[in-house]
Amino acid sequence: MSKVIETKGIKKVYTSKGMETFAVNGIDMDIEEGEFVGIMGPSGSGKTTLLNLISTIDQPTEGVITFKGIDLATMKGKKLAQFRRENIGFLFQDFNLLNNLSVMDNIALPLVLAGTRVSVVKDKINELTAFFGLTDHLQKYPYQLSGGQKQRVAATRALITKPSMILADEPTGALDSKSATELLESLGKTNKKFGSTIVIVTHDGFTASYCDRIIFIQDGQVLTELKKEGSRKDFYQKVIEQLARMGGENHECC
Ligand SMILES: Nc1ncnc2c1ncn2[C@@H]1O[C@H](COP(=O)(O)OP(=O)(O)OP(=O)(O)O)[C@@H](O)[C@H]1O
Repeated sequence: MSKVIETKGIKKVYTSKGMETFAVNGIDMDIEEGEFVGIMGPSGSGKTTLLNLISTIDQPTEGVITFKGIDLATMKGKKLAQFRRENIGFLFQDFNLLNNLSVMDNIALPLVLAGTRVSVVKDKINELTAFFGLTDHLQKYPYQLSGGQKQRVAATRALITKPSMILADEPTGALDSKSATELLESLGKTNKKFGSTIVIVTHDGFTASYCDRIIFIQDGQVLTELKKEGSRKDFYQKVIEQLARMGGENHECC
């Protein structure tokens, strides 16, 4: 496997009213191609900041982040925006769908922005929407969908350009357990079938149990990590035990 992301000594310091907050405080971390990785840790431990640094939304105060060997700090402006469009798919807790566009148009948007031919757009949409169980909803608008369906539309949109990496911040945070399960199973299948690299920030042990590896962070630093070896249920138990050691949150089991 090759590395998609490598961080070396990254720090992110926020300064406000003379006070410094080390949101990320020296993280060395690798993410391999095709991995399904979770980032967990207590509230305020730096999870979202770390995800924003990896996604190039934010820049580290110190340290280096490479994407497939390229130092992200060397990319600026239009080049950075293009890099992000081509390589990263985003998934957010609140879906971020455009309410005045149909499901079809929401999903097509990244391809349209990239100037893809209409016939190619249609083929890609048909393939992925079938995969995410959305074929019957293409003409609907976001307000006509359940939360789970909205998040599957958002996931389809994130994957439509076949990005190198999907980054998701609390993607199941607004979903009931059935919808969360459907989304996680679809993401898991996507990870296996297309080899998509997926990185999820989550508080939730159930969501984390779908990952292959969890990186636990505390006070802006990597505390430990866990790799899935047995079943998902065994992994869930291990994740919950680790969260308990860290004084973290829980979720009713699988
Ligand atoms: N723009 C900012 N300015 C100042 N401080 C910030 C900023 N963004 C985050 N922080 C601080 O950095 C620390 C890490 O925040 P971050 O949002 O990354 O944590 P988190 O682990 O994602 O938390 P949560 O689980 O509650 O979302 C916190 O102490 C937070 O208050």
